[in-house]
Amino acid sequence: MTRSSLTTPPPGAVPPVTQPGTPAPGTALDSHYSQCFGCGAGHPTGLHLKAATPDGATVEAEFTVGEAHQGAPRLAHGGVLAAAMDEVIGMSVYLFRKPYVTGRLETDYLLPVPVGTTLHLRAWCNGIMGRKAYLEAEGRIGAPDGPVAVRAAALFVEVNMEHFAKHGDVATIAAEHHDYEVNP
Ligand SMILES: CCCCCCCC/C=C\CCCCCCCC(=O)SCCNC(=O)CCNC(=O)[C@H](O)C(C)(C)COP(=O)(O)OP(=O)(O)OC[C@H]1O[C@@H](n2cnc3c(N)ncnc32)[C@H](O)[C@@H]1OP(=O)(O)O
Repeated sequence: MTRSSLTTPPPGAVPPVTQPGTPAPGTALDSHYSQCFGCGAGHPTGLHLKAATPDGATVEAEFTVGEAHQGAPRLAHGGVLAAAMDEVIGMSVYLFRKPYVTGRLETDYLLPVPVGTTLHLRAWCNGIMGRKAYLEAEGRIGAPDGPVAVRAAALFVEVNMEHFAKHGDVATIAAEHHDYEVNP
């Protein structure tokens, strides 16, 4: 992965700490919001990522490129692939049971991805420094050990729930999210 210093853990970064409530190894991960473009079952043209954590620390997910995801004819749009990486990385950092948002996302595109391809995604954390989490992901064509089509590195920043309440729709968060206290 070609990545900048901004997404590379600095000296002193520490491994993530497993929190109470972290899903057990082998657990399928629910969508965090039904209308999420990445994982929401209710989104008409979204990515509909299906995800699980094999070990409580990383996330594996599948995304099948559909008609709605094209850039060039019959090929996935690069921005859509970046969204898939953002989503699987977001799911992986949420394993630590704190709210984070994407601060920076870097993407390498190694192979074209035709419509109908199932991308096997994997995301993991390389280190935490204060509010900053340094994460990485890859997308492989056709199988978990298939050729790598996309790689990503990201900096996610820890926020508090006021971030979502102030800038988003707090009623919907409260209705769909029972594992966070919206107004602590
Ligand atoms: C719905 C409710 C859910 C609740 C629970 C969550 C469940 C989730 C479950 C499953 C998730 C599934 C996946 C979700 C989808 C994927 C995630 C997304 O797409 S998120 C949307 C896109 N991202 C944004 O909209 C952020 C917009 N930006 C901001 O809000 C701010 O800029 C923010 C929070 C990132 C930082 O602002 P500041 O004021 O809080 O903090 P400052 O001081 O600016 O930054 C803190 C540190 O981070 C560095 N930093 C910030 N942005 C950086 C950047 N772009 N590049 C490099 N460093 C950056 C700064 O230099 C600073 O570092 P120094 O402490 O000084 O060392």
